[in-house]
Formats: sequence, structure tokens, C-alpha cells
Amino acid sequence: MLKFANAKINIGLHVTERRADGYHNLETIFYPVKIYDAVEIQSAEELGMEIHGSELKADDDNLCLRAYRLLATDFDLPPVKIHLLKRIPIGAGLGGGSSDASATLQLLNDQFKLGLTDTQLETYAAQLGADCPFFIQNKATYAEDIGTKLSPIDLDLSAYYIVLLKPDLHISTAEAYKNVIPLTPQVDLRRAVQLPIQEWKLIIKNDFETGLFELYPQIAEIKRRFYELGAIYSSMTGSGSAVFAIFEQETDVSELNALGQVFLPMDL
Ligand SMILES: C[C@](O)(CO)[C@H](O)COP(=O)(O)OP(=O)(O)OC[C@H]1O[C@@H](n2ccc(N)nc2=O)[C@H](O)[C@@H]1O
Ligand SMILES: Nc1ncnc2c1ncn2[C@@H]1O[C@H](COP(=O)(O)OP(=O)(O)OP(=O)(O)O)[C@@H](O)[C@H]1O
Repeated sequence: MLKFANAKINIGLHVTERRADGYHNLETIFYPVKIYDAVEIQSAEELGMEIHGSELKADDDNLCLRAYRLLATDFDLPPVKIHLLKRIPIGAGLGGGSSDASATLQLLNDQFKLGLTDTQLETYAAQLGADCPFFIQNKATYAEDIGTKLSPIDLDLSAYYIVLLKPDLHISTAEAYKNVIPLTPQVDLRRAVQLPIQEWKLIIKNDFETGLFELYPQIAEIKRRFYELGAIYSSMTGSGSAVFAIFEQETDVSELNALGQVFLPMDL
């Protein structure tokens, strides 16, 4: 069984509070984007994993294997071989690992007819990472707490052209959180995304940008260049380093190739 695991972007991200458990409370809008990894599970003699298209190691930290082991604590799962094809860049704020983890939970649920509901899958997903539960329903969502309290919202960007650029920079999520200063939000993101997208630029921000733009001016430069090319909204996603841009129509961004790897939306 095979599943394409897509990436996400964060449209606005407020880090509101540092918690006693080391995590941070936040408010964000998750939105799925059409950049994909592929996860396949096959019956096998023993548990194993192969990764294609990435230096990432198939060790115990891999989120696909962690997803298998998590379900195996509650269900009598037969061994499987997991094949992972990586296309979503790592350390980009695109949630690739989280998406792979949730895809693995869904594949195991389907293949072995475990009968888990989306709500139950989200509870398992939350044990694997704060970004993971979103990928179970994979729809435009307002997220609170550490990113795991989800409320679907009405937001459809399918009429727009979304482009991503990932500079040659790997940002660790934990490091990014260590350097962010929690703030009380001045804007209600759920309301802000209902405004015309042309107004988002003035209102919607990602709190990680302040510190990371200072540390890595090349990320700020990407955002500036997207606006020069006519983007109606552009932002770093999650804790970086990728930047996305929303255009009203298909736009040639090839002049930005020197700044990093460009990802164009695709249909499967
Ligand atoms: C930046 C975002 O991508 C925004 O969507 C997420 O908040 C990151 O979520 P994630 O990568 O799934 O994060 P996890 O794998 O759960 O945690 C990695 C590390 O990030 C920090 N972390 C993560 C989420 C959160 N709300 N507060 C945190 O402080 C913690 O130090 C944690 O040890
Ligand atoms: N299947 C996987 N794909 C990618 N990374 C994985 C995977 N399994 C474990 N990891 C580990 O998780 C870390 C974060 O991966 P991921 O791609 O989700 O982060 P990210 O791009 O910063 O996204 P975000 O911060 O939005 O979750 C990597 O450093 C990697 O070592």
C-alpha cells in the first residue's frame, strides 16, 4: 500500500507562551501544499525500512518506524518493510517528517484494518510530534496549544499559485524555539485569513521571522525577492528555512534559483 505524504505551510504563526514542559503554546493556520514524499508499506519477514532520495538514516529515530512501534504497542502488527521516498526538504518548516509519520499511521490502519477513527489517529500522531495530527485530516486548520488542538477553517487557496524556496540552510525546530520571544498576539488569525489576501501582508506574521531573519539575512532576501516578483503574500513557513509565496497567477520565478531550491506546486 502506498500513500503520498504532502507538506504544509504555516500562514501566520504566533508563539504565545513558553511552557513548563519545554514546549511552546502557539497559534497558527496550517495549510496543505502539493509537495510530496511517498510512503509504502509491504509485508515482510521482519521490520525494516529503506529510504530513497535522501541522506536521512533509517534508524530508530525515523518517524515512520516510530509510528509503527507506537501502534505495535497497542495492536498485534505483523512485520513490514517501509519504503520512503523523500522529496520534501528536511529542516525547512514544511513538516515532511511529521507528514510521513501520519501517513504511516494511516497506512497501517488501512492495511491491517485496525478500525481507528481520525480522532484516534490524531491522538497517536500527537505522541510522535506537534505537527503530526494536522496531517490526518490534512485540511486548512487553525491550531492552538502546542499545535495539536485543531479547528478546521474555511480557506481555499486553490485558485492561487503557491511557490516555495528552500535556501541551503537546515534550521533545527528546537533551536528556533529556544531563540523566539513569546508574545501576546495582537491579531486573531482566524479572522485575518478571511480578509482579502492582498491585506495579509500588513497583518499576518510568523514570529520566528524576527530572530531568524537577523541570523540568516538570506531568508529575508528570498521574501523580498518574492514580493518584487509580484507575490501577494510571502512568509517563512514554520521555524524555517523555506519561504512560500502566493501569486495571483502562474509566475516565472526561475531568477530565484540561485537563492536555493525552488518547489513548484504539482498535481499527482
Ligand atoms: C514550527 C512548527 O512546524 C509549526 O507548525 C511546529 O511547531 C514544529 O512541530 P514539530 O516539528 O512537530 O515539533 P516536535 O517534533 O513535536 O518538537 C521538536 C522540538 O520543538 C520544540 N517545540 C515544538 C513544538 C512546540 N509547540 N513548541 C516547542 O517548543 C521543542 O523543543 C521540541 O523538542
Ligand atoms: N521520515 C522523516 N523525514 C524527515 N525527517 C525525519 C524523518 N524521521 C525523522 N526525522 C527527523 O526529524 C527532523 C525534522 O524533520 P522535518 O522535515 O519534519 O522538519 P522540518 O522541515 O523542520 O519541519 P517542521 O519543523 O515544520 O516539523 C529531521 O532533523 C530528521 O532527523
